[in-house]
Amino acid sequence: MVLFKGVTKRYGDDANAFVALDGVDMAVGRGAITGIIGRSGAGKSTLIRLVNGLEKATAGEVVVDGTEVGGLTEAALRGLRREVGMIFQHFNLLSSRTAFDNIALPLEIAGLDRAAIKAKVGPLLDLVGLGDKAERYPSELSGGQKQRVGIARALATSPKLLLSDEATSALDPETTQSILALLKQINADLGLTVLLITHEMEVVKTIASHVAVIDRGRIVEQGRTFDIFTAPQHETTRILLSSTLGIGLPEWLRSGVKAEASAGDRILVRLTFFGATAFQPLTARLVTEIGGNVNILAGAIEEIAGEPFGTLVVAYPATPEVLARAARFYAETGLATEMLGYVA
Ligand SMILES: Nc1ncnc2c1ncn2[C@@H]1O[C@H](COP(=O)(O)OP(=O)(O)OP(=O)(O)O)[C@@H](O)[C@H]1O
Repeated sequence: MVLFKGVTKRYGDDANAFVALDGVDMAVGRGAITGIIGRSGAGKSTLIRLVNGLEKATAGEVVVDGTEVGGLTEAALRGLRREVGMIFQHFNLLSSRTAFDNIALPLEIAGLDRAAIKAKVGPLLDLVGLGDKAERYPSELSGGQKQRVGIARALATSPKLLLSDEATSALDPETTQSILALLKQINADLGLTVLLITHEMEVVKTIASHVAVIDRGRIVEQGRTFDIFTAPQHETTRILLSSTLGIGLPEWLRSGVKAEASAGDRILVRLTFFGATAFQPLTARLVTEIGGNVNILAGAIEEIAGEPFGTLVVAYPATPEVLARAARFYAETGLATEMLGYVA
């Protein structure tokens, strides 16, 4: 649906140019929900704004549904923007217009008459759960309701692609979940492709089937969300994910981890459960097969892009006998393990 081919974006003139994007190659699949994550200033907004022509690439191509955006005239860009809806962190509603009239705005600009607009806006209000709020002004709506108006407005011209720029970042966790559920429903029911940027890993974990990680203007990792979140390869991805998944160790534990064992120390191991191992009762077997001296020190079971994923951090005596029993158990069960160090 969207292709970035060798996209570079420089801001400023040649002498003091700032490279915001540096040779980005990326594909956004049709019908998928794709998340772009990265630190502040990594280039997320720049990347998304290239898709609807709010920014122009300095080099390379951005192709949306077969059309290269950089080569479009202003008139053609207006046409493209009917095909590409956008929602924003601060909703960007017009305060002087009711919910109905905010949603109607793109249709007025497209030249539809009042009857056609009414026929379109009513069902959109129902779709986003605001059938009874048509005549309310933005100041009379909650943050979540404002974003629902924003979503309905973005859908008014029946776009094929929805861009989301930190759409839930100003919302509380519960409202965030309801907006994400709505986006998921729209994606499934309307077959709408969604490209979202966020600094909230939870958002990607909850709704994005695919994810790209951007670091200083370069895509350092991209693929299925489950694969990237369960086995991050790049340091930036690990840092971004460390507070979201059971990947990071709790501070009380981290401060006591040693690289070398002293006499009597226990080995610290992280076990990861997913795929076939996610559904097997392996914890009880772990204790019986390794021996009674296994301590469970940290752990979490999560859902990533709809699939279960669990981590368990355990410690047991680092004696040759116990280590051999553990190695046999891991080989038999196919459990993914990572040696983290030693603890007293
Ligand atoms: N119009 C501009 N002129 C000059 N530099 C810019 C401009 N827009 C963005 N930049 C710079 O480009 C870099 C990438 O900015 P961008 O807004 O794309 O990052 P971001 O990942 O979306 O950040 P954040 O999460 O903080 O919004 C930043 O260092 C920013 O200062």
